[in-house]
Amino acid sequence: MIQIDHVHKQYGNKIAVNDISLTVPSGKIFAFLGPNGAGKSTTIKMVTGILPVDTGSITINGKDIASDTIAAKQEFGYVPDSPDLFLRLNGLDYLHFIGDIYGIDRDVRTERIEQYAKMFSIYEALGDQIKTYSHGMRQKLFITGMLVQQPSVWILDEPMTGLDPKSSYQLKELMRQHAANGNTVFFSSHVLEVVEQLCDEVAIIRKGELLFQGTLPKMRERFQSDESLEHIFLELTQDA
Ligand SMILES: Nc1ncnc2c1ncn2[C@@H]1O[C@H](COP(=O)(O)OP(=O)(O)OP(=O)(O)O)[C@@H](O)[C@H]1O
Repeated sequence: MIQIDHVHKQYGNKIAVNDISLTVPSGKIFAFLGPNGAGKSTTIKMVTGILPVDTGSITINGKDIASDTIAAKQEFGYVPDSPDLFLRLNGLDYLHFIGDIYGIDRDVRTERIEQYAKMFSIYEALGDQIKTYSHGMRQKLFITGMLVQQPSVWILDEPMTGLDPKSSYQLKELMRQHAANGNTVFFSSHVLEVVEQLCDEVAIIRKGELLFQGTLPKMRERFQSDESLEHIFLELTQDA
């Protein structure tokens, strides 16, 4: 479970996230939606401890990301929207690096690397430097890293962007299984069809303000609409 409590963040005078509170429960796939510049990545970066909050607090499975950082970081895996990191490592070294950091037994990790790198069709490329990978391959490598780690909480920033249809399907299946096993899946997306098919709950953010959190049926009830998520989303997020 992720608990975001009255979190506020400014870049200079610009308010990126304005006093938002959000609960991402276990056992659910939870989508974080909003137009460009709404504050999704800033929120995710605060949840993952990359950016400090100005005020408020965030816990992951009860562990505070600011005061109990290492314990909180053990609880989640993160796939960033621009996985342009560790470019000089080759894919295999990166996966072993993840295995080392999270203390994954060597035999277990070798098995997981083989299983998931093959599933995402990057196994043959693991000997190449990450800088030679396409955006989609980098994303698949980071997803594989998360699957080597096998944390209970998954945090994915725009995970479907850049994935081919087969990989996107595989990832969605894994997200479903992970949530069905009682774990937490929190992802941001612009692809509303995916959200509509996949998620149990959504939160919608616009200009740093949280507009809604709840299930899709609850959203339809609240906004008294039988329209698609896309229609409600566009209505909600259009400039006043
Ligand atoms: N490093 C930064 N310095 C100054 N302003 C920033 C910085 N990062 C983000 N912002 C601003 O904060 C606001 C929220 O940005 P953020 O990247 O969190 O939005 P987002 O919802 O993830 O957008 P997108 O869907 O386009 O990725 C935007 O107005 C953005 O211009």
